[in-house]
Amino acid sequence: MARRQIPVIVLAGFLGSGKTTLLNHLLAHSGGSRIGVVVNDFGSIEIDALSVAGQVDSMVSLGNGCLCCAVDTSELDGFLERLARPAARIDVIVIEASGLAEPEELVRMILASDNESIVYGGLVEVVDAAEFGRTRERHPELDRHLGIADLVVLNKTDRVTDAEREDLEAVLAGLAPGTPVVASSHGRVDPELLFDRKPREDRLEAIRQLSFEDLAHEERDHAHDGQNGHEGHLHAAYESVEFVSDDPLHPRRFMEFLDHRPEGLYRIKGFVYFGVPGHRQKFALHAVGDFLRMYRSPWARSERRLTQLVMIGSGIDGSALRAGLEACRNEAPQDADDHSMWGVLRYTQG
Ligand SMILES: Nc1nc2c(ncn2[C@@H]2O[C@H](COP(=O)(O)OP(=O)(O)OP(=O)(O)O)[C@@H](O)[C@H]2O)c(=O)[nH]1
Repeated sequence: MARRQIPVIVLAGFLGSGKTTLLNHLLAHSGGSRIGVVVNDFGSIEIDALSVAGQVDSMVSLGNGCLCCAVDTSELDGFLERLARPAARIDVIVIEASGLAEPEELVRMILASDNESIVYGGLVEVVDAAEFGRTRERHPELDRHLGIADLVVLNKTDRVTDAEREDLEAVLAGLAPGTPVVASSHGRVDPELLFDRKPREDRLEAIRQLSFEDLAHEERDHAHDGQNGHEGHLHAAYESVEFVSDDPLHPRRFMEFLDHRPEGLYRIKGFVYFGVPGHRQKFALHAVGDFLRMYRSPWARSERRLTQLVMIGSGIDGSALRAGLEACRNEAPQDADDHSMWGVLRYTQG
């Protein structure tokens, strides 16, 4: 009897649109389906991988790699093979692309895979309702991503009015004609929408036809201009800066740093340790554009108390950012009083 093929779904969307949140929702509401996950962080600190670990049946993390720019498909194939082995008993595989990946390339790689245990299961494009206009202005290529999506999740609808949401839905209907658009907040979509959906054959065919010819073209182009092949990709214009500290951060100095973050610094994620008495928990931090939130949770018993941040932006000065954070180190957190945490707590949930 032929083995059932495992659908592989690509979860894409610009930086901070809510992919990890949606993935965690799927993992928590999978209704018994076993989900294998491939996470592709932009930056070598695996914040996304850490955020989904613990909930997932089987996961591979690509860490600091640009999945969409892999020269051949063998690397991804290796990961898919691991997840698709019968012993893992996985029902569906979700690839969470980094917020700067080119989804078309990923789809192409899955379609080109020799692995007979898997089948391409569609592209889900997550859109940040609150940032959509700004993101699209800076990155017109998002229109193209929407055009090849099988399902569009209009996320963060809690951050827009009903009228704004309706306008966005009309814009999306124009950019992705015939593609279902599901409005959500905090990625709460019905998992059935993803797992049982069949990708649209016509679009699939178009991507499939592109593949070999296009790849050959790309190779020629790269050879011609001597570049590494990332130009034209969304992430070519972005860089990521990482910061790790075993010393606690001074809450007031850190909030000042955040208040003065440069405009090009579009995304910050990670977690912070302040070590101030009464506030020694882990503060997960997310900033997208002007928006900033922290979420407080206990550390796992064996978890090292530290701060790990990834900052992603264009035209940012990495060494200035790092210096700014270095200046936030606080060797005497036990001396900091409750007041010093006020600025942090204003942005904290939980
Ligand atoms: N208000 C609001 N916040 C949301 C919603 N969905 C996600 N967020 C928050 O938005 C931030 C970014 O969410 P993530 O799920 O990490 O986004 P992502 O697309 O995985 O981000 P990258 O990996 O950087 O591309 C987090 O603080 C989330 O809690 C939503 O529907 N409404």
